[in-house]
Amino acid sequence: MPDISSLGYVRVRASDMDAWRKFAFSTIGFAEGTGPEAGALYLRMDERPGRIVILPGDTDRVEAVGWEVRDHLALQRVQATIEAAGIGTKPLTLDEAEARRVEAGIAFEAPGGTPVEIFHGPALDHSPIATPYGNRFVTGKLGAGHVVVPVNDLDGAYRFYADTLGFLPRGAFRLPAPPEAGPVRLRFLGVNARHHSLALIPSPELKAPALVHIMVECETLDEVGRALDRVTSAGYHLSSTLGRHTNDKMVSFYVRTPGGWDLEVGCEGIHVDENAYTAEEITADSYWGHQWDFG
Ligand SMILES: Cc1ccc(O)c(O)c1CC[C@@H]1C(=O)CC[C@]2(C)C(=O)CC[C@@H]12
Ligand SMILES: [Fe+2]
Repeated sequence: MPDISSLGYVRVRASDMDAWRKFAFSTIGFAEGTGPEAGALYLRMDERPGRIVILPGDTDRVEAVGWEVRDHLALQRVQATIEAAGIGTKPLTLDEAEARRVEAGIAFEAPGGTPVEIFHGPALDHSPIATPYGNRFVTGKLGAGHVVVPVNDLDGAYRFYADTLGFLPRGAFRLPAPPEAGPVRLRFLGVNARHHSLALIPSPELKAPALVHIMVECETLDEVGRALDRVTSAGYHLSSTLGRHTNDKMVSFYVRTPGGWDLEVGCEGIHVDENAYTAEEITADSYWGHQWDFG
């Protein structure tokens, strides 16, 4: 397995904090975590103070996708590898590390344009995880969930994550494209037993730093169904109806967040056994459902 062990956190800037508060806590059902940044919202899923952190700002954009490594030695190895690939990194200052509640980390811009951080030593919040609707999120060794980011140069971004950072290819999906464009692939990558922690979607128009979606996994289908009921009755835009994906076998729906990107809420994702896995190309995104409405 790669030095990167899981998706640790995602930090996003948001222009409408009130909308986010209502969406995150009253509709989806994250627990409210605590943290040192004034005006920020900490979306808590487990013993981490905030797996998703929403920071007040002028625009909606992703500020950092935070990947976790085991310890300081792993961080040093990863930093050296990134620098050797010709990409400059800078260490998080003590203040920055404290704000993230981690011991240490580095920040850099990944090929494709996503702001990335790599860190070790997250501090824990041991108070009960009181999610308002009883959601229990699947995290632990599998990490916070997955992120899908747009990249202008899919091959460059894919080579960086796979060859430099050691992400494991976990298959692809060919997007509809005119034949003269050649095959256009959405690529999935993993760092642990979660089928994918990252997906790269070629998109010339969606400019980084942007997010396509973040997926969070609940323990049961009933939690996903009840979240879907709340999303529907609160009138949020459903970017996709409920369906089951063909690669990670997850049952999920997608809802448009106040940030303009989607939150995928799922359950029943498979655990990949690396000893018996080869990267395959799926030819349909879902077995059933997932009617998309990009509106
Ligand atoms: C295919 C797939 C499997 C598992 C996932 O967690 C997952 O997000 C997806 C991608 C779903 C979907 C797609 O296949 C077509 C292109 C879509 C609509 C996007 O532009 C974002 C999500 C993508
Ligand atoms: Fe997804």
